[in-house]
Amino acid sequence: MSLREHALSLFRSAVGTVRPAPMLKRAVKLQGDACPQLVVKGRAFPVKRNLYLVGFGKAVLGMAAAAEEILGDHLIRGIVSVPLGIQESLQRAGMQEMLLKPHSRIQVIEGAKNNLPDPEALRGAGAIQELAEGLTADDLLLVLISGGGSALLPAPIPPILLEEKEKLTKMLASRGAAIQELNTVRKTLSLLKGGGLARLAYPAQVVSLILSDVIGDPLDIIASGPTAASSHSVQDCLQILAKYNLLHSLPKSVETVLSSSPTTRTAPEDYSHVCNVIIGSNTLALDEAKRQAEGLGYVALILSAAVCGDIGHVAALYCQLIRLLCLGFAGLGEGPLGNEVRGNLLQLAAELDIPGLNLAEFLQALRGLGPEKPVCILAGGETTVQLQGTGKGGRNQELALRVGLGLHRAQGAEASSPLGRCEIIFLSGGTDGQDGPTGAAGAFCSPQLVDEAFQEGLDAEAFLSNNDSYTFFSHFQRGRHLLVTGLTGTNVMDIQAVLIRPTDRS
Ligand SMILES: Nc1ncnc2c1ncn2[C@@H]1O[C@H](COP(=O)(O)OP(=O)(O)OP(=O)(O)O)[C@@H](O)[C@H]1O
Ligand SMILES: O=C(O)[C@H](O)CO
Repeated sequence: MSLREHALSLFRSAVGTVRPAPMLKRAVKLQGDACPQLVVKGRAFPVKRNLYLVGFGKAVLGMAAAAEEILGDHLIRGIVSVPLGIQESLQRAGMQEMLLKPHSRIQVIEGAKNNLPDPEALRGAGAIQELAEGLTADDLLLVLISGGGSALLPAPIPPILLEEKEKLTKMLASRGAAIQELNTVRKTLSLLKGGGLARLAYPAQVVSLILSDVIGDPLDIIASGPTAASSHSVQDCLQILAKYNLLHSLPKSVETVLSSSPTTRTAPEDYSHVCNVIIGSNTLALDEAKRQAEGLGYVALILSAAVCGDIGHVAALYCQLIRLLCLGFAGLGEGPLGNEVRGNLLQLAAELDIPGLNLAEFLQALRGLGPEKPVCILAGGETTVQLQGTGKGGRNQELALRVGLGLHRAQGAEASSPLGRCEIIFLSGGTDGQDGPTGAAGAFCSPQLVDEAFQEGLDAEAFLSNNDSYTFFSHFQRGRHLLVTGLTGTNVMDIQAVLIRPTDRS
């Protein structure tokens, strides 16, 4: 198999492990005939036809279908709020297993067109609220949560209107607010976010199964944490609004809600009736890819599941890492060039400030690698693109193009570059199967990409400066380097894989 085929198979296995059905089956089991129990990650909850289900998020339909299969007759009723058109798209993609069966007990409400809250999503949130409020201490509420849940569960605190909240969220997003900031504001202005849903469901037992699309898997930020105690206060919200210069242009209704909320955090609320479990994450996907890579004969290492920051810096980090690995294969890793590259890497990592990444330790682990085996470096997260051009692309395709360009330049700058003595593949892909507004999930690149494209009359640098990575990869070798998976029905951010082996072994 070629490195490309290996990279593709690693990506597929990473995504496969966080697809709704396998994920639910790993996390939830119904056990015992006489006294049935729902066992979730080692905790057992007695069930006797007392189960209710709600869900909201882009991957929730498939999660609900898998959950209903597991719960059987114990499920009384459910409501899920999912993206507009998702049932039709899944049907068209032939993904029947992600659709509910004809006589399902779960009601589906589609809304939040373009990931923005709308009256349909509001209706979904209202129905979910009503269901939660009607539960008793004998009931168990299973909550399915995935990315996109914030827009699919809008319940602004009166007198705030949906349009007012939407406008504020849009303004924050367009001014560059991070998801942590955005959702801190959303929680303060919402009835169901920031633990609100769990509070309303009390005294029922609440079990939340969460597919994380946020770096670090913070329970109170993913989908704005409807079943998690919030670690933020109104003061935090005010600070964010001030940071983005919005404090003095707030609608009256928002001012009213903010001024009537306690400014400091009150005594911690009791969430002992809630069990929040992350059942899918970028880390889980990377762990699976690592296992597969080892099975394919690679020495596999995970760099981080939290790679974030400016895409240009992230691309530079990958290029330097690839250079270092090639130097290692050439036996030059400990020479002056190796030290220079390590220095560059440490500086880039310091600038990017990737949460939890100890690059010095990672570089130490690389030092221990022998030249015998091919190497696979895996990573995940979500980069940031500052759009300057008018082209078509996505984070992953742009990252692959940038890495391709960076490797080309590094090769050109060094006489007898060690890059030339290795076979190298870099892959970046969105686990949801859609990278930006394009039909691809991501792309592959190698150090030869720029030259080969040039021979076809394609100037990689020009495409890049217009953020036109999709057009580039669609034309280049007729799209051979595009990663096309179709919608996967899951989302744990993006995944990158670097595969390297010395040329003489290929
Ligand atoms: N022409 C482009 N080139 C590069 N990146 C782009 C381009 N157009 C959009 N993007 C990026 O694509 C992302 C938006 O696409 P998408 O809807 O897939 O986002 P997402 O964060 O993956 O959504 P989700 O919440 O489903 O994960 C943004 O990060 C945006 O900067
Ligand atoms: O829904 C949301 O808030 C985002 O997808 C983060 O989880």
